[in-house]
Amino acid sequence: MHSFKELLTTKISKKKPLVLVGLGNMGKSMLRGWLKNGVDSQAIRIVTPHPEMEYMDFSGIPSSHFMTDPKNMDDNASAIVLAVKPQNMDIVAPQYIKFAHNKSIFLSIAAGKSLSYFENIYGTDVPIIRCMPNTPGAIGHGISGMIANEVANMEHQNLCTSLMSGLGDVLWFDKEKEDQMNIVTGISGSGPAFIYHYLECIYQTGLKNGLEPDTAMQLANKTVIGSIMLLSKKIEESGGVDNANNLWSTQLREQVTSPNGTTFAGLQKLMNPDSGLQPLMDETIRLAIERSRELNSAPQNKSNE
Ligand SMILES: NC(=O)C1=CN([C@@H]2O[C@H](COP(=O)(O)OP(=O)(O)OC[C@H]3O[C@@H](n4cnc5c(N)ncnc54)[C@H](O)[C@@H]3O)[C@@H](O)[C@H]2O)C=CC1
Ligand SMILES: O=C(O)[C@@H]1CCC=N1
Repeated sequence: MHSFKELLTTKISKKKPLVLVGLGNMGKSMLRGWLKNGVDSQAIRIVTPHPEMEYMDFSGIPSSHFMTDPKNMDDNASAIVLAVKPQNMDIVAPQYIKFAHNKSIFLSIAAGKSLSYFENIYGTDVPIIRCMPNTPGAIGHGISGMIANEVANMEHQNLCTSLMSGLGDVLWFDKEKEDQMNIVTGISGSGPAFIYHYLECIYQTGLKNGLEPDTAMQLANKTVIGSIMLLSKKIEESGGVDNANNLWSTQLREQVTSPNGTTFAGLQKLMNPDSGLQPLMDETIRLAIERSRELNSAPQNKSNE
């Protein structure tokens, strides 16, 4: 039985390379995670519209392994990782059909695009994994939701766990409950943006109340970062677990809240069940989930790329 990291060196080789399609924010994070976890830089192929600009950033990978399309690539890959925008998928995914004949694993990180979307392109007898990572994966603190189609066996799933573990934690979801991947997208995929917007808001409140921009920025940044680091330390001290019935975040909030003090005054608004943050987050995340569902069938290149 190989460890997850060992799989990256036993299953991926010059003869069975790993193909990355799309070298944007997420593609780059995954690539860095693979290299850090020991994937042979000679066993990676990258498809990107601008190879000449990008191979310089990854000096261990030969420039000839960067290409603009898969036409000249052998069809013997271990896995094809699709990291382009969902709106580009109708054009990009069919270009990789030749790898389906060799039963390479297809791993997609595109928001919304379902397992059956890819099965319609590659066939139902090809191992396909749908994954939703997030941007903290760039520093190994991400979390990825994953789901496999019927023919993706434990060996395929373990290799995909290894591929995504460079970005942080991996959570597998039941094949029967694929819609949960849309919920994952709304909560942890889009979630970092919602947290950063909270920071932007408290920064703006500081400005509106007359603080200098630099001061408002320091207060906002340090408050968010410090609070999360404190939470992280508490969870770490508890052996890496949080208690769903008595969350550390609840305990830490309560520690800040003196009886009838300033925090208590503010929380009257923030925790109002009808007009506070909970209904606002319910609605915010509902809209993200709905968009994820829509992206499954959205025509390519529509709208706001
Ligand atoms: N940004 C995020 O927070 C997350 C994004 N995702 C998903 O990851 C995927 C990529 O997102 P980002 O990295 O943020 O986008 P991005 O725009 O940074 O990267 C997409 C890359 O695809 C490249 N590309 C376009 N056409 C191509 C083609 N024919 N062949 C190869 N490459 C091509 C573009 O040059 C670009 O670098 C999307 O499907 C998105 O839904 C998933 C989780 C989180
Ligand atoms: O906004 C998006 O569509 C992507 C998916 C999750 C995070 N970013």
